[in-house]
Amino acid sequence: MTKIAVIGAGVIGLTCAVKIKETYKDLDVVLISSEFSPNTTGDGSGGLWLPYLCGSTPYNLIEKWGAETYRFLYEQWKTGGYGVCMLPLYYFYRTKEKFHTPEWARMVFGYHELDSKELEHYSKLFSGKYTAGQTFTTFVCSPPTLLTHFLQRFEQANGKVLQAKLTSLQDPLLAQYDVVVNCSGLGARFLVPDDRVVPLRGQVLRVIAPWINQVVIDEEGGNYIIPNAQTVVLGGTSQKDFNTEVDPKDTDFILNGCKRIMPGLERAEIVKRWVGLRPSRDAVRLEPEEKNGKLYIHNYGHGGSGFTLFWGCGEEVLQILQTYLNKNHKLYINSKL
Ligand SMILES: Cc1cc2nc3c(=O)[nH]c(=O)nc-3n(C[C@H](O)[C@H](O)[C@H](O)COP(=O)(O)OP(=O)(O)OC[C@H]3O[C@@H](n4cnc5c(N)ncnc54)[C@H](O)[C@@H]3O)c2cc1C
Ligand SMILES: O=C([O-])C1=[NH+]CCC1
Repeated sequence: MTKIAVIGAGVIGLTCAVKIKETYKDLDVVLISSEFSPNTTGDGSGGLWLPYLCGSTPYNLIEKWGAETYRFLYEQWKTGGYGVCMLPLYYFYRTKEKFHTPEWARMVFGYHELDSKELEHYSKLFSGKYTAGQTFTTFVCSPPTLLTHFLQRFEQANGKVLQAKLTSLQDPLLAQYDVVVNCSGLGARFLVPDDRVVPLRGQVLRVIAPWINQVVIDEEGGNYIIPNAQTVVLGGTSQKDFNTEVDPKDTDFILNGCKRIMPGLERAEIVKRWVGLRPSRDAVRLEPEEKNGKLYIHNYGHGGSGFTLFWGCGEEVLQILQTYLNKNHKLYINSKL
């Protein structure tokens, strides 16, 4: 009987666990993680579909994984699932040279590059000096809602859960598994180990501002405003740092920058200050590795784009597993008997 372990209960690992267990109902699948929602990186994130801080991950992969995730979010939006909202996004640049049309522009709804008249209008409206910009329709989910639902879906499919901190990929706890899906995020730095995984520290505030119904990103200013279902996420920072303490200087930077864009935020009540460490890598690592008679499927290093790539990456992990099981037919057939 093929036995599968998925490491990591963040959005990346939960997606793989759900997809594998729902596809291979008769296989033993266990989700092993040191932390679960609400204590994963995703829980405090903005939950926005936007490729962001994903290093030099090949554009064709961002487009492939991003498109599948965008379609998944669109389907959830149509059925009201996971608190997914559809909303316009405005992305502004102060330096024209820094702007380029992203490869994924052709797969999102309503992509449009702002002309000089529009830029003049929005520069006045958001008190910026924008020389380039783009707008398109995107999705935002409520991360804790999605993470909770995925865990429920996994357990309803008879997936098993184990809270434990693994010391390495050779940890005795993994000895009994034929396949190990490594979705350990920043933990991969120590688990694999892979020193190409580094923390990109992000601080955000959550405020009550129900009148805001569009995403605004000032690329070079470093500030962004991301409405979620109940609160609005104000950001943001990105420092190579393991420090997860809220820094008052960053709070001031975030507040002053976002109030410049939307002065109405002056009166918004701050309900949460949060710091998370993006699992950043020069490129997302999603690949198989056969070693010591096991199949490892590595799926980590999604930087600022875990909620933009998760469903597409999970699909690719499933395809790698399907190829392996077909190749090792007897291994899978036995599990069918
Ligand atoms: C401020 C901020 C805002 C963000 N906003 C967005 C956004 O709007 N859109 C977007 O797409 N992305 C956003 N991101 C990025 C997104 O949050 C991450 O890309 C995503 O959460 C990574 O998911 P993950 O499952 O790989 O990692 P994690 O959520 O960190 O999960 C890793 C899991 O592995 C487990 N683990 C690690 N090591 C071990 C071990 N040794 N043994 C057992 N378990 C282990 C951990 O307990 C954890 O459960 C944001 C990030 C930050 C910090
Ligand atoms: O990582 C992050 O801060 C973000 N990712 C997408 C929008 C903001």
